[in-house]
Amino acid sequence: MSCRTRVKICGITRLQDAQAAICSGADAIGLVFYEPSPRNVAIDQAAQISKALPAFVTKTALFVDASVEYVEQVLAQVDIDLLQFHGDESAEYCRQFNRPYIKAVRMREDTDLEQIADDYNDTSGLLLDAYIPGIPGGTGEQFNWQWVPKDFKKPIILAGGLSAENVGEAIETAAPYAVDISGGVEAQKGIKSADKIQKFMQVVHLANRDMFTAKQTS
Ligand SMILES: O=C(O)c1ccccc1N[C@@H]1O[C@H](COP(=O)(O)O)[C@@H](O)[C@H]1O
Repeated sequence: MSCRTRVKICGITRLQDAQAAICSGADAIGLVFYEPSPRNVAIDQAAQISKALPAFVTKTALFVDASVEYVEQVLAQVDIDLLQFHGDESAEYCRQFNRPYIKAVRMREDTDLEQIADDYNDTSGLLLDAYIPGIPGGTGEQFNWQWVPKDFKKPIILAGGLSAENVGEAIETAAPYAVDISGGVEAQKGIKSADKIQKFMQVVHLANRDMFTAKQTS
């Protein structure tokens, strides 16, 4: 069954950026709890943003090889629906929080997604991002979308260097369950552009409409 492509806008640091994402139709927002990132958000700021958001928006917390204590501290203080692990976290680590989680995979040509899906068999999805040595994610780089398997056993969230200019082609090529974007909708690092978000969402909506039209006429 093919679904409408969901959208997560990641790297939210301000309430108005979350609201711009939601008003444009985003399904999820991402809060980055990773200090080296320019999108890192303080726990109290994240708590305020999260508390102010309406129903039916998935509030995602992103971590990179964080200590268990830090993840627990965030979960105790911020209203979070989904965890996103973007480092070398093991399946045992990811599942210990008893929350739905997605696992990021930095894609190379020989990445064995079947094995990864089996290892993280309780994940709510695999987020595929570009592999750039030494950088865990949010690089603005894309990988070869031809490497994304079709009708995979786990929902695929496509990420890495997406923008309004390329997301239509990304959806057509990879048919992911969802797309995840950060840098491509920023005015500057850590600050989103409402205009870029709206343009990005418009292209996703058009791609979905074209996909459904094509299915109806085939
Ligand atoms: O956004 C970050 O700074 C970040 C830092 C460390 C790990 C992941 C990060 N972001 C995630 O990276 C991908 C792709 O981002 P972009 O669109 O290429 O800028 C996305 O999933 C973000 O959630």
